[in-house]
Amino acid sequence: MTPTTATPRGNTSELGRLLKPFLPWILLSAITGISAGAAAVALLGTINQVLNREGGMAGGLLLTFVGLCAVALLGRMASDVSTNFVGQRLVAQVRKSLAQKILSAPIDALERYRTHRLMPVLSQDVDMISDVAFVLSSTLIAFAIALGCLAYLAYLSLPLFCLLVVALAIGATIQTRAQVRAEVGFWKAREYEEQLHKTYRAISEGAKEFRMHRARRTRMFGGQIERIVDNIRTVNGRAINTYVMATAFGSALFFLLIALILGWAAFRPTEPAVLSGFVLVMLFLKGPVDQIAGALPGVGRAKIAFRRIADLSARFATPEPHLHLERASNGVMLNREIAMRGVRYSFDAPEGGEAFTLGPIDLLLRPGEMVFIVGDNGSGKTTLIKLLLGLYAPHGGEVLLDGGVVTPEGRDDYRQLFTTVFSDFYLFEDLAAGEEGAGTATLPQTALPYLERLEIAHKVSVKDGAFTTTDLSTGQRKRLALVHAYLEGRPVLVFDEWAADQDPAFRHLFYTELLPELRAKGHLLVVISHDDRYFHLADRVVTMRAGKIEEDKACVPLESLAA
Ligand SMILES: Nc1ncnc2c1ncn2[C@@H]1O[C@H](COP(=O)(O)OP(=O)(O)OP(=O)(O)O)[C@@H](O)[C@H]1O
Repeated sequence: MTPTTATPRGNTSELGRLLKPFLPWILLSAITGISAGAAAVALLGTINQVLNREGGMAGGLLLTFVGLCAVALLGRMASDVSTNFVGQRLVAQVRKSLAQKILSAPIDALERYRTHRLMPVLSQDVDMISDVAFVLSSTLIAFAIALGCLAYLAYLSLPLFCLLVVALAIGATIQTRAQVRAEVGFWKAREYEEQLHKTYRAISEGAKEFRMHRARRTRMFGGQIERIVDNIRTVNGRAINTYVMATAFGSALFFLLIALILGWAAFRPTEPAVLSGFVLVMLFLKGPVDQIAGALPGVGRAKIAFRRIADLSARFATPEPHLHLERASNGVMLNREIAMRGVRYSFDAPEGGEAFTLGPIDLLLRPGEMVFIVGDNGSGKTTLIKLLLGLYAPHGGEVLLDGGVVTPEGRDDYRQLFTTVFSDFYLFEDLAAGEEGAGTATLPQTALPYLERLEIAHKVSVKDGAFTTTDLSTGQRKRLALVHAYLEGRPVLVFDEWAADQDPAFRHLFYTELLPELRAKGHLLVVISHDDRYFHLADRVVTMRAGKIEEDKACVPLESLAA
């Protein structure tokens, strides 16, 4: 399992940072919660007073009782509302902050983290915090009531209170040990849940393959899913049992203590008001104490969830500089050339394997050129493209735009020069014509000719700025991705094996008509291709081998050869 980078101190400072904007609300919640707790304890005192005097509750005592009831009720309401306010906003802030961090994290950091680890944090862990935030207020009030009860008991009788403190210290020690043990279990279970998520992804994304392969299906269910689920059940079950046993012991301790107090009264004369007050408060105290004990498993799991969230935040703590979510492009233009000079990049070595290193790469690309990047599988074509696009920051060398180095600060603006269709592309349903969604009203008319040209107008149209469907064949989905590229109209178009899923007729159209048309409009085209039948159509063919450019050859047009 990958080690995590979050430390307890890191967690605390992260929590502090998150809670800082809500301090006034937290304070309000604490003050009103404590007031509600104090009022509840005073109510108990009043009841005890009434029980031990003649004439029941009347006059001033009745007014006090009503007043205390009002404080307890209003205090509780105010505390609940403000805790809920903080809880919901905190969760919303965590959600937004994580989404923002993921959107602005360097691509290689995201690729290393892996989706199956990301999703449980974004959904399960954040939900866990949300659940605990909901019960936090009542737990805090229970805590305030418990403290108030203790203070009242100390006021009633110091020796009996000392007896109670000893019992509470034993109970608290047992509960703390249970908490530590249970948290180890929850942490383990959380790790298993990550594995479970990975298998869930496999059975949803590999649904077809699993149906075609019985043995693999059996192995996946019996060997992995069942084992992981059972592990989670066992580990979580054990952790919760630890709590249950500690809580049961705590309950027993309570009644033992009441028996001890009553026994004490048999040996040492004790005032009836003290005795009844102690028993009354002790019985009442059991409620808040049970409530606190009941909230502990949730708190334990929320702590683990928080550690996971803090870990994710720490991993993506260094966003790409100047990656502005809200800002439009700075209007960067490509006038003369894009160059790569001595560019190098290395991946981390896979377990038991060798790290792949690309470069040093020297490459010059100009507007109006059609350049094919070719080479064996794994030779580094996609990695080269990611460096060209500014998705990876070079580990050595530099990328230059019109002679100026593309700096980390300018990289996001530089990227806005490109439209890409990767082999593992993501197809957006909504369309953005030109820059930053300009003129969505005219999209249907603008998109229609392209949809017709790409022979998918009979399947898809544009409504309210979005494609009417993306439930299409793989080749058709790639054609839709090309419509995006046309509509964006950016100066550089990069295609990673775009034609691989197209039928021969359309593939021919792509290489012989669509690409030359785009080139004629002045676009720079960078095309990763394995279609050697069409290599001669490129202006240049750059051949990659083992992470280096083996050959960068200008092609002579067939017409000129014929001439
Ligand atoms: N995220 C990654 N982490 C570690 N290694 C990687 C990563 N991505 C790619 N590699 C390694 O880099 C090498 C080059 O991969 P790349 O995708 O650039 O090859 P390619 O030439 O585009 O291959 P293909 O023709 O199969 O698409 C491969 O050996 C691959 O294992």
